[in-house]
Amino acid sequence: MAEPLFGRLALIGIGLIGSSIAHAARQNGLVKEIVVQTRSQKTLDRARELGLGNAYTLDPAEAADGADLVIACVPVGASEQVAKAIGPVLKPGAIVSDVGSVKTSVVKQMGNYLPADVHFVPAHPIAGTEHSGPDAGFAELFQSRWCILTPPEGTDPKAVEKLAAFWRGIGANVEVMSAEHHDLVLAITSHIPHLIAYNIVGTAADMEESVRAEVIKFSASGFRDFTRIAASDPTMWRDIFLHNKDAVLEMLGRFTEDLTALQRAIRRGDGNTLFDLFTRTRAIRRGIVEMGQDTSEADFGRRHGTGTPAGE
Ligand SMILES: NC(=O)C1=CN([C@@H]2O[C@H](COP(=O)(O)OP(=O)(O)OC[C@H]3O[C@@H](n4cnc5c(N)ncnc54)[C@H](O)[C@@H]3O)[C@@H](O)[C@H]2O)C=CC1
Ligand SMILES: O=C(O)C(=O)Cc1ccc(O)cc1
Repeated sequence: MAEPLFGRLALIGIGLIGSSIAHAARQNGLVKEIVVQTRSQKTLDRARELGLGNAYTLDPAEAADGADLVIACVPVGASEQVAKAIGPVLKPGAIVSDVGSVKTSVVKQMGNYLPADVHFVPAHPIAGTEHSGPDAGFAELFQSRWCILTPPEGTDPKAVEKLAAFWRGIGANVEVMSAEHHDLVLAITSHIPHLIAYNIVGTAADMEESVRAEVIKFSASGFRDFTRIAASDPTMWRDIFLHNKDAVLEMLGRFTEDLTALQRAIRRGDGNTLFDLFTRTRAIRRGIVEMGQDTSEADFGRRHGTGTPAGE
């Protein structure tokens, strides 16, 4: 196995993403030791039982003290609190990163509290599930998935490359872009789809009891897919929408206009409009599958120890 890239890795927050990083970093020999921090004693005890780290603490400053790489793996709304706590103890030259699904807000929240002699390289692995907590993590989560780095202007390229090497070491493909661009792209590819899922499941849940029972009984795969997404962590997703407000509202505006056009086409019996759109979107799906970006069946196998989602 190659020399570890980092001495001490501090994971602040040990849910799905933190625990997956712990498993993957250890399995690939990327760090010498891992310090795990979380807020509750119960989660910390569970992390210890799972053997996720070499040391465990409830204090973020104690975890970050002496670390070469610190990764905040907390809901995006907790980023400022984490930076405030760890800022004063960070080792000169340390790399500080995160995994938040929103980047502009995280850069603003953390930037002011980090000393000038550390390297701040925000990151977002585009990989996850609807599950949360330390038991949900697994080493292969990032395999062949994208990890987007959004270093603020002027960040030392060597630090960016070192973090990129870490993510490549746990199986991800790395891309660098600005935080603003990231937030716009993710608003339409991830945040709005989750909002649609939460909304459609909420609409079904608000129907009168007799209909609701039928919805559950006869739920076709489309609705079932939405219920999986709508089971995602409420704290995490509340924070995403509150912290990517502008980009989400911009994309939601476009989405609503397009939905209204479809509504009109249905009312007018305009089959051509519907057929043309469905033909274009089918081509997009085929393009994604050809690029090897659709891993839904492989994901199912990884989570359930089987090869196929048949029968789910
Ligand atoms: N779940 C997913 O599919 C993905 C999540 N992300 C991002 O990763 C981050 C973590 O998400 P998950 O691991 O899924 O969440 P999770 O809910 O599984 O874990 C979050 C962890 O943060 C801790 N925590 C919460 N507030 C804290 C605070 N103020 N100080 C210290 N610890 C705190 C929790 O106790 C828990 O250990 C979020 O920012 C999310 O946007 C990124 C990619 C995928
Ligand atoms: O479970 C799913 O389908 C996801 O979309 C996972 C996910 C959630 C949040 C992210 O920022 C990235 C990936």
